[in-house]
Amino acid sequence: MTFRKARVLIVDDDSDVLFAVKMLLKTEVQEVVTEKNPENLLPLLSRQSFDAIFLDMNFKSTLGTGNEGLYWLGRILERDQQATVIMITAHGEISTAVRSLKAGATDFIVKPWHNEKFLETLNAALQQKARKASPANSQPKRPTSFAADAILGNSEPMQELFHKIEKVAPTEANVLLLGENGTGKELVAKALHQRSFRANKPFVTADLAAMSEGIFESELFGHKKGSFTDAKDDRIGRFEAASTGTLFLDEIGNISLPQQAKLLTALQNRQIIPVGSNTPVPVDIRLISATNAPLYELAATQQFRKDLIYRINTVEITLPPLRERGDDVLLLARHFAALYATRNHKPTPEFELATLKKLKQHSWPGNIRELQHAVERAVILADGNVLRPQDFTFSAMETPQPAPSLLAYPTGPLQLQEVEKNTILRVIERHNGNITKAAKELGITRTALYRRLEKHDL
Ligand SMILES: Nc1ncnc2c1ncn2[C@@H]1O[C@H](COP(=O)(O)OP(=O)(O)OP(=O)(O)O)[C@@H](O)[C@H]1O
Repeated sequence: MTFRKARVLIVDDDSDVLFAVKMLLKTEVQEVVTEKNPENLLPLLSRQSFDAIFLDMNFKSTLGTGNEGLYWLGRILERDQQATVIMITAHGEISTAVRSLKAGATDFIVKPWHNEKFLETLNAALQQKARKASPANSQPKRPTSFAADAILGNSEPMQELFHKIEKVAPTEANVLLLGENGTGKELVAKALHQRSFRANKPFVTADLAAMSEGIFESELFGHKKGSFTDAKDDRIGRFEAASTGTLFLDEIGNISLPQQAKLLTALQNRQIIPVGSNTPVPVDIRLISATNAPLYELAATQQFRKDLIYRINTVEITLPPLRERGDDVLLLARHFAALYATRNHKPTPEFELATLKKLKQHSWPGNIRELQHAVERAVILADGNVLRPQDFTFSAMETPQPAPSLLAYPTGPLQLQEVEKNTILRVIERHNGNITKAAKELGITRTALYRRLEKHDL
């Protein structure tokens, strides 16, 4: 991309800025488009493509929280992860601007600027874009984030994961994601889709653990009106909804053998038959499945069909648990601290050294989801602007210790809340932290279990 041929978009609610940039670039680049209202940004991008986008950090027209720029940056990168976005920022906003770099912006420029500096920034961004477009010329890099900041990680296992995603995403291979609860399987599934040739087509998730035997077929394959009592209308299932795009089957290790047989038939034939219909419907899906269940052990004991495994695991990706990701714990903790501080209208907190040590020493059986909740809780409850070790309390579930026996309880005052809490702890422990299995045994959905974990501060 040469400078002269560049098409540049400037989004800022300050007309003076727009006018000045237009005057400056008019004779330098092929096209300059200015836009005052960020709400028009996405429609504009769907009509026209730009080599670089200058985006204001803070639009006066909206809430003025300083995060509007970050929000619009996210929306742009959701559409096109390769977009070159340069944030326009004021002096007081530098820390937010730095965050925008982590979130995927290419660079930022501080207002007011010298014209030379502006042109230099644009030139550097265009060159970076050109380098990215020709991988042969690019230097190997070590990203701390991937797929528009959604997947953070700097550790060796994460670098390997990013590498795999890059390789596998733009293929049609069925991918099986393995890993403990909360390691980011769903995020990886989305990243694979976003980087695939199907990126502009639907990404449809089906949480198989949440589907009882009764609704499994109709949820996945759809149904015809009147085919069962509640079938008031024809309804398409997840397979059809995902056709031409990606279908993400979450918790695939949790389905029964009859469900496995139905799934296998649909995948083999590349067509589904809606409940109550005789007519097969062809579907064109790319399949991504995920599970935290030991699929191969289940197959060895005939609880999971081997032929279904072969169908879904053209490529297998195992996500590392957080305890094996070294300093990523701290990277993620800082990320979540900034996120939840912003969300709760608080300044971004610092971490005491002892806190960082405590976070690194913890084993994080619930992985990133557990860290996320722990940091959110700490940010909300902390007294000052520094997170101290005591702001992080790890519950019995997270720090292995003998679970109190339920039978011992009647000797003291019997509190219903405590009984519930201890039952949950015991069941989760029995399943080695596997939330899906624990929820199943408790007879509640995973979401309901997570809600109770929150309620009991676990
Ligand atoms: N590398 C990461 N960087 C930032 N956030 C992450 C990362 N990995 C996971 N998360 C966050 O952690 C939470 C759990 O991730 P996700 O739901 O993808 O995990 P999962 O492996 O699918 O969990 P489960 O097996 O319980 O369904 C989400 O809120 C997600 O955004």
